Amino acid sequence: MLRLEDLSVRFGGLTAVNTVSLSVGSHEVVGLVGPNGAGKTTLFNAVSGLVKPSSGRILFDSVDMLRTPLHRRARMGIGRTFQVPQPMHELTVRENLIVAQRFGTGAVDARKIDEVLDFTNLTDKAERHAATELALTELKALEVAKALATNPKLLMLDEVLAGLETNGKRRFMGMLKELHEKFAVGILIIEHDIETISNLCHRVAVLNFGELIADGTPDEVFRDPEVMKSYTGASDA
Ligand SMILES: Nc1ncnc2c1ncn2[C@@H]1O[C@H](COP(=O)(O)OP(=O)(O)OP(=O)(O)O)[C@@H](O)[C@H]1O
Repeated sequence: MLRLEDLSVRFGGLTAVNTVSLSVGSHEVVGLVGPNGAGKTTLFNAVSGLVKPSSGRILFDSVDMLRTPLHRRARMGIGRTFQVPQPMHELTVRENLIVAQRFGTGAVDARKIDEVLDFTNLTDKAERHAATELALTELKALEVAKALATNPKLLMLDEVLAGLETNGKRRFMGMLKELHEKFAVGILIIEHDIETISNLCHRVAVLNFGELIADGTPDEVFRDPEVMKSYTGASDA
């Protein structure tokens, strides 16, 4: 479904993503890990269209994404969340989903929105003001709900579990596993916690200073001494 070929992103003299080749299949959950500043969010931004790669290719369902504008990428099925939840100000939870869905699909499907609210346990909060009346877990659930409302084929999740306490993290992880089955989406998830990745992901890709240094099953990858060395600087590994 998603294929990156020799993808590089440079900011002036800094190569944030360096000739990365990586794929995510439609039925896969793939973890993207690596220390702070390794290039994970930049890679997400390149796929969703927020930054322009300096070289390489991004193919989604065999279509060249570099010739596809941002809103078309969403309509083709690329959904994402942001590291810092970004609810739209002044809008309720339901209105946030309506705006996200209209952007991502070009239409509003009220039944789908109800289904997503229910799935993410936000039905009771649907008419609440999203920016001021939600707890952190609910804000994170809203990020996932906004992406889900756009009928994604691929969901890119940027540290959605960060900051949650152990039980909240477990519940959220359960929701992600269920989501993968129920909505038949592939998932690419940025996460620092090795236990979480091992529990959730079929495969894990490791970035270090913009380079892909490992790609395999969690068992294989987390046994690799080079990977564990790169992790020493990671925030909550
Ligand atoms: N818009 C930008 N302009 C200049 N440099 C940038 C920009 N965005 C990211 N960078 C730099 O690119 C590198 C990769 O950053 P990125 O945010 O992708 O890393 P990350 O792996 O997501 O880190 P974290 O785990 O802290 O979120 C960093 O050195 C960062 O400072």
